[in-house]
Amino acid sequence: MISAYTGTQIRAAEEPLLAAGMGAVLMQRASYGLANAIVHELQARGRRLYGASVAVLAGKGNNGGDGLFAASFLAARGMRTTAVLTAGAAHTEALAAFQRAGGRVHFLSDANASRLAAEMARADVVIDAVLGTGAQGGLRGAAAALVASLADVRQTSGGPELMVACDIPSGVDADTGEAHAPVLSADLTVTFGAAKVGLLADPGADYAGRVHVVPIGIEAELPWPALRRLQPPDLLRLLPQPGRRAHKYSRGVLGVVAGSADYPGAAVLACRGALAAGVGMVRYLGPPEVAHLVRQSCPEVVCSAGEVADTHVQAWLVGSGMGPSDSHQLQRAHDAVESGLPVIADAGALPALPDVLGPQVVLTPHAGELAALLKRLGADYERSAVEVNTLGAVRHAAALTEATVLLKGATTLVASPFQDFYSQADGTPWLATAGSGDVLAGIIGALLAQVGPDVGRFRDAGIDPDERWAAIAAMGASLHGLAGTAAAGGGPLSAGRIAEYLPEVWSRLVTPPDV
Ligand SMILES: NC(=O)C1=CN([C@@H]2O[C@H](COP(=O)(O)OP(=O)(O)OC[C@H]3O[C@@H](n4cnc5c(N)ncnc54)[C@H](OP(=O)(O)O)[C@@H]3O)[C@@H](O)[C@H]2O)[C@@H](O)CC1
Ligand SMILES: Nc1ncnc2c1ncn2[C@@H]1O[C@H](COP(=O)(O)OP(=O)(O)O)[C@@H](O)[C@H]1O
Ligand SMILES: [K+]
Repeated sequence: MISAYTGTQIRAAEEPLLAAGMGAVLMQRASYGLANAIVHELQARGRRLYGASVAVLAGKGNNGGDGLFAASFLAARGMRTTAVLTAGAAHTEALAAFQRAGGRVHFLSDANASRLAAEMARADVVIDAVLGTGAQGGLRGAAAALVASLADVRQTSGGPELMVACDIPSGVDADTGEAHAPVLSADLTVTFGAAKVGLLADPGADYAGRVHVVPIGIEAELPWPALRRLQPPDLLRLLPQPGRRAHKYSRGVLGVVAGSADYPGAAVLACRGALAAGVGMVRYLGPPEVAHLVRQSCPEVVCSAGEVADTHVQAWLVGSGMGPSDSHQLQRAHDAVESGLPVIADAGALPALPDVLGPQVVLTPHAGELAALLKRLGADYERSAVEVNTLGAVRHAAALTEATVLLKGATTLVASPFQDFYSQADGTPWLATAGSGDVLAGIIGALLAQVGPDVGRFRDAGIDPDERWAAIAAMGASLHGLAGTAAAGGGPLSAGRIAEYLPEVWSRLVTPPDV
């Protein structure tokens, strides 16, 4: 599990160590870790350190101090070092160390911003150390001009080879992931003490590149994380494994209310996702022509034209491929939510359900659907407003609906109504293909049916049982991403193949590596 914290939480965790006079030690650990990560990265790229150049964009706070100390370590390895001081001043000891190690210093002004940007673009490595967790808002004045022009040069002519963010890309909000332009896109973010929330939520994650955490000794002081990310060992622990005496009913039955005359394929893909995710049985309820297609495509599914009240299941999937005129299907979706069982509600069900739900209802909107949902509940959002603050939007929706809300996208965010958050980014952009969300709904539905009732499984894994719905949604997003990545293999992907690859990905997760 990766745990991420807000800037405020990190600063509070540093506080006792600072009070004990360990500030300089923390900074040495951070900057040494940053320098080491750069050394490893260059070595992995087959680059010699000796004679390579590194330029630091250094602000006046401790973030700039980290960057300057790191550059002085790199100078000791033979790298040529330059610093651009963006605020006319710098961390005193770090600047002294940098200059002692032979570094050249430039003072940024409006007049020299574009010339310095061109010079920095010629460096092999640039360290972005203008703003860290102490930032308020984005870059301003000459620093903004330099960064904008460096970002431009990089896009048009390619340099520098390696862009490294110190702690967090300057301009990204550590607490929310909001990005205040201009922001340099890092290849690597080296972050100190623990991951910051803003690195694991879009759009901040777009700028962070790979995230490497350097422990600095504050770990024991860290509180409950603001956001978590499940990793393969967590999936191994949480995924269901049938007991020896299992039978199809004990393994969990999922009821599916999905598909319509216009979008019958959504029902098929949802059922395929559910079957691939190990459910004991899928029961499909819907119009005869859709049921016919489901039977043709997934003979394992038991289809009927019956009602929710007469259908014995452990969880429901509702909404994929349904429209506002599918009144009978929408009534079934309503009944499923009213049953109190866990429900994954997707697509067409989202505008049709009661305003206030419960944590066992998992809503799975994409950004456009989330904006529409928030608008319906009286909050003023457009799709673009969701996209610039994904975490804020998903948090808001979970608070208003009292449901678990999963926001789909490059990074999938899950918010529980109790303000527990997960972020999963196991997928590939090839997953942005029609029907991909229907398969995700099927996978989450299957997990709800199988592990939803198993309170102990979550308690044992350190997850509050009341919060398990969010963890289940995050498990589904992770499996979907891993299966999609495996299915794509670096190339194009059609949605059905996510389900085809899922059993193999699952078995790899639960098979110890030495077998
Ligand atoms: N604490 C520790 O022990 C450790 C901390 N560590 C490191 O410290 C970093 C946090 O350092 P920090 O608190 O000095 O703040 P930082 O992010 O460098 O910048 C704030 C400075 O910039 C200014 N400023 C603010 N907003 C601005 C804007 N929009 N545009 C322009 N300027 C702006 C603001 O000045 P002000 O405007 O308030 O006068 C202030 O001077 C953290 O990310 C990590 O790298 C590690 O070494 C581990 C040990
Ligand atoms: N750029 C991306 N990178 C990784 N995953 C993505 C990306 N874009 C979309 N996805 C994933 O693909 C799925 C798309 O779902 P959705 O938008 O509902 O598609 P559809 O309605 O066509 O089935 C979601 O799981 C989402 O997280
Ligand atoms: K930074």
